[in-house]
Amino acid sequence: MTGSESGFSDGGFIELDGVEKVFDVRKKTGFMKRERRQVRAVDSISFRVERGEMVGYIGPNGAGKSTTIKMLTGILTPSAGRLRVAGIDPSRQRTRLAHRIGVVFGQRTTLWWDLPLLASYRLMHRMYRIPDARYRENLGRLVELLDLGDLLDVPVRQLSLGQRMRGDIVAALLHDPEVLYLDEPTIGLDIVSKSRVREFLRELNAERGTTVLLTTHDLQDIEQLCKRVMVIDHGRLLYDGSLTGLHEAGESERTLVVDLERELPPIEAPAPARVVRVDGPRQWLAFPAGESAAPLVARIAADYPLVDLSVREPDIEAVIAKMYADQAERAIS
Ligand SMILES: Nc1ncnc2c1ncn2[C@@H]1O[C@H](COP(=O)(O)OP(=O)(O)OP(=O)(O)O)[C@@H](O)[C@H]1O
Repeated sequence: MTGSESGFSDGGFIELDGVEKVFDVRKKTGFMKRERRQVRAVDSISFRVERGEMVGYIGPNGAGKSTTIKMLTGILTPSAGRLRVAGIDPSRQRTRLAHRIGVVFGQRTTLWWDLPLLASYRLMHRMYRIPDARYRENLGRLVELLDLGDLLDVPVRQLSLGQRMRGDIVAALLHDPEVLYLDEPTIGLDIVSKSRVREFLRELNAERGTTVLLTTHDLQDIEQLCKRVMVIDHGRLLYDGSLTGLHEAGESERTLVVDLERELPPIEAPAPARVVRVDGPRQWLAFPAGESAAPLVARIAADYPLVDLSVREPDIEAVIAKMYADQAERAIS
């Protein structure tokens, strides 16, 4: 094994240099008439992810996230640029890479729909040629951690979305991959299932040092799991840094929803926090997303008759739209 194949190469565990993916799309525009068009799904992207990092990869619909992940797994070949995972060129050595990566697509299952969970895992055992002892050990540990013990004999189609997602995560990790790609792992899950999946991913990363690349529309996934976030839009990398930095760049705001005992005039909050809406005893206060809600909550609790409160996260689309608006403004001025 060479230095670069071990994944400890100088450039990082996952490396992309000027990677592009252009799709040729043919559209029928009339009788015997077809129009050819090119879609630049990924446009000259470069980044590095070190071994053991947990990185969020976010962006609006159609931004190019899935296309990037498909290139990282070797399903798609880049149109240009250089791409390596653990020193391996994914599209040239897809089978070899498959033993070192795990993939979970939130919207699709890799399990066999009509088979009980355990039968799917047995098939994976054979497909990946996992040594028997390692398979048994991993299966036992993962099933316990993800609390799937009572569901192993249930056909996949009878599982709830949250159960199926946990089942898919086990399947992706049976062969001890060093890197895990997760495409929307918490989509459609209830709060309990979401926190269970997040807790598991944190433990996996801390205990096994598994490198994780996560795409999501849920900023709380990023907040709770990733120190680093990359934003992609129209195939280009728009931002690479901390979540706090992203909130600052997008000047995004969170909303504190406050239920008071009775209808009162707008709360006098310390700037820059301010009331943006009042409806009976309920008031909405916007405050910078990069800041903690704790001082604001403490102040309100001390001065007002508080019944309940909750915090709403900004959505990714709004943060990115603001970044674009700022860039456009800078370009004009
Ligand atoms: N096989 C394909 N052929 C043609 N165009 C494609 C193909 N796959 C993706 N695209 C286009 O490439 C662009 C990026 O798509 P991609 O699926 O990577 O986005 P995404 O960020 O994953 O979006 P979403 O969050 O909706 O899954 C889109 O314009 C999409 O229509």
